[in-house]
Amino acid sequence: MLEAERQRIDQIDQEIVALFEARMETVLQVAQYKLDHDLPVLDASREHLVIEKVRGKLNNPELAPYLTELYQTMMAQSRAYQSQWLDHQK
Ligand SMILES: O=C(O)C(=O)C[C@]1(C(=O)O)C=C[C@@H](O)C=C1
Repeated sequence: MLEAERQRIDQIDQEIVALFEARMETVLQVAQYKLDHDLPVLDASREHLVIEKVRGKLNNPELAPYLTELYQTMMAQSRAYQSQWLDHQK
């Protein structure tokens, strides 16, 4: 029983990692645009919109606070990755 659930979690994690990599690759394309147009990495209004959108996609509203925290963390990591990449373009 536990073994089966953990196997399922491992499969889900594999999908999450692939999607995380795809998201972070796309974020670098955003960073390139920001570099070209002299825009700051942080766009607080966009972050609020992203969180609103993903919360709206939930089937289980109990998960909303957990999803919000996950996205706040993920976008903070996205900003850190963009900033590090931008530092290397100088
Ligand atoms: O959409 C952007 O402008 C991004 O840089 C992407 C992203 C995100 O990871 O979703 C990251 C930083 C911004 O503050 C807003 C959103």
